[in-house]
Amino acid sequence: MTLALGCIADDYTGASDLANTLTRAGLRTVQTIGVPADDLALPEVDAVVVSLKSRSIEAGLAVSRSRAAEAWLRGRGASRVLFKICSTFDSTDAGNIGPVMDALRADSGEGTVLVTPAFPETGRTVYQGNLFVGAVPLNESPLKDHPLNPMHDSSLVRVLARQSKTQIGLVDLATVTRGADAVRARLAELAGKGIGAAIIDAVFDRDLETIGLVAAEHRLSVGASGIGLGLARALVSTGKVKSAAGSSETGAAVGGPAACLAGSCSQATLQQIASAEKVMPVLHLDPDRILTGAGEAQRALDWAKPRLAEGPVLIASSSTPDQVAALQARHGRDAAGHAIEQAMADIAEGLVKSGVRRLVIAGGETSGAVVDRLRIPGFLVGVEIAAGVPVLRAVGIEGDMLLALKSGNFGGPEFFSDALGLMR
Ligand SMILES: Nc1ncnc2c1ncn2[C@@H]1O[C@H](COP(=O)(O)OP(=O)(O)O)[C@@H](O)[C@H]1O
Ligand SMILES: O=C(O)[C@@H](O)C(=O)COP(=O)(O)O
Repeated sequence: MTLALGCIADDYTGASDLANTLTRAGLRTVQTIGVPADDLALPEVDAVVVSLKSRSIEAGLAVSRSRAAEAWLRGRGASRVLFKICSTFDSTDAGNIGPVMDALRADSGEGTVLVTPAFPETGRTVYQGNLFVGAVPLNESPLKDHPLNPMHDSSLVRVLARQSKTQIGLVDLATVTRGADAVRARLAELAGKGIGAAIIDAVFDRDLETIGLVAAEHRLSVGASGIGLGLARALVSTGKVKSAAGSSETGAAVGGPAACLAGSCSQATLQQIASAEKVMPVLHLDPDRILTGAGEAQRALDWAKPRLAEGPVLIASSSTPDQVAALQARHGRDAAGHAIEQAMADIAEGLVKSGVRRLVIAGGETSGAVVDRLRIPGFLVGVEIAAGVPVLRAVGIEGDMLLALKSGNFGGPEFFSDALGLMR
């Protein structure tokens, strides 16, 4: 297998978002959980997305795990590697985007790395280096209240400069609009000044197509699904990959009980939970009981099991920003996040033991904890439920299982029933 594109994603929902984008753009794509074991049978593909849970861990660890993934991908012939980050640039001043980018840049000998989280389909655009989420700058968006990495600065040039050892430049929209040669010339200018990375503006998919043509000539790029779209379209339009559009996975129905778990506290997920209350039983976990070890996961399983035969259920830890802040003040941010993720993993494990084979999970870190606990080594990409969220079919486990890993911010108000409707 010679990969046309190797991808390293810093969380599992982000990886499925990217795998979805690449698949829809015509690349045969598989998502793996971590660096695949030698005995994992992978289909013949154009792209592999290695999913890491490295967004919120200590920077040194994120670097070493990303480098291991890069080495595996390069070993499978990937001359181009995309480091997939969140379209809302989720990170802290300590990392992990900058440190990982710096390390991969050193490994790949890249001059100036192209960086853009733009993903216009989901309302993420970048102008003059500032990230907009819908109509508002990042720092005014709901991301200002993220439980793990609240975002308070919309200038990505500044944000990345605080994380990286290299200087950060800008390729502005006017340059992108002039076409690929203008971008190449600007990058050469920045490289001449020793600037190691540049935020690139993009507002429309056509901007990402221009960026993709240039990125396809580079060994390393950093960004969200939008740059993945640009890269995939460039690989197809330049004949480096023969388009396999429309060939996403369409396996047999799985059936049986279905369940949803929500650990995201995003506004979108809170709204989706409220909508789900109208169509399925919903259990709101008590986060304090999780933190004090009061058997909350077992209580949730006792609640869910007798209901599964009747139809899907939803179990949520999600709270409003005020409640999240209060819980974190009592227990600490990382301790709260970790304990709730592990409780979600306990619940998922119990549900699967009770026969659940269709599982919808809201939240990136939450999905990471659950998928790790279920020991799923990889996924094939199925139909799209909402922008950035496909149905996934697990590979490398006994029996069939369908999952949807939803980024907290993605999906419409009826996401949970939309997903279950497509996960037969
Ligand atoms: N009620 C709560 N209070 C505090 N933190 C919570 C609560 N519920 C979930 N969390 C934590 O918030 C984080 C949400 O992150 P994540 O699952 O990645 O969602 P998103 O996709 O919205 O970023 C996780 O660490 C989760 O355990
Ligand atoms: O790029 C994106 O926005 C998503 O693919 C993503 O990374 C999601 O992260 P979470 O919101 O933490 O699930």
